[in-house]
Amino acid sequence: MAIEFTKYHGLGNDFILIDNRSSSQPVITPEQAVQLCDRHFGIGADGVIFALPGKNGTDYTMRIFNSDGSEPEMCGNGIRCLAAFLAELESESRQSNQYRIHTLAGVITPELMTDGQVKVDMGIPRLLAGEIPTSLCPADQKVINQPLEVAGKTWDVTCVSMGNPHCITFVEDVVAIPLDNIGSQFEYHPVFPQRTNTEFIQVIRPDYLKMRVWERGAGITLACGTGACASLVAGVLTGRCDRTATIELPGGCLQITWSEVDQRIYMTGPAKQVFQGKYGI
Ligand SMILES: N[C@H](CCC[C@H](N)C(=O)O)C(=O)O
Repeated sequence: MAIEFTKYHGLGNDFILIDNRSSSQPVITPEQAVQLCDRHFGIGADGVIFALPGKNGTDYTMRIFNSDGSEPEMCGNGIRCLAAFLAELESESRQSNQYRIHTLAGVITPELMTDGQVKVDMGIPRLLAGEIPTSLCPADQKVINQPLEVAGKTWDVTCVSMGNPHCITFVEDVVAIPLDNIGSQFEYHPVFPQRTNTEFIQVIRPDYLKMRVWERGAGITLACGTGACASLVAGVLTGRCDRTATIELPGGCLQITWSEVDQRIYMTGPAKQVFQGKYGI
């Protein structure tokens, strides 16, 4: 069977997009997604994203498999790529620049801007330990500047969920962090029953953060949209940054705002189509 796909990336966080509008189930399995994501034996990507029919009045549904085959609740860079992909699929028949997308994190609304960027209403961040989820604090408490022992060091961590779990720690110099050998120790730490994404943040200015990330189910990536959103929230909760900031990732910059009006997070960034192809499975 040959799978038609389109390759996109959001600041180097790259995805295989599949037009799955003709069925309510993904056309490939998580195990096949691992094959497609392999950068030597497959197409190569951080994940596979499916454009499925909408549910409960949404335009479409997004499902995503990480490159390890696990299924996360949401993907920020990925939903920007999905919006661009849908616009391409709909081409002339497109009615609107905005899509209401059903995800496991709730309804997420990306909007195609006239400058080619995509602005996404990422919803309201979840802050309670039970919502992350983590056992670092009692379930009804926020997780702010809590000590966490990883790789023989005690880190001050703040946890935020954007539908998927994030553990954020602020450091003097993100470049110096040995992500390769500590990332998975955070990811698989027993206090995170669903594992976690981990973001290391260096505050350059209150409106400018520098970030590196170890993603759950994907490892080091060049950017993480939900991680950038979660990191801005952690910066506000710990008094380190403004409610609007530029987040500089290895792959480029995202603009993030945590609105005081509606408490929702808005993320703006690019989505780039790289190539189309067919893959035999
Ligand atoms: N690996 C993440 C999903 C992708 C998130 C990231 N690529 C983004 O842009 O938000 C997780 O398992 O929660």
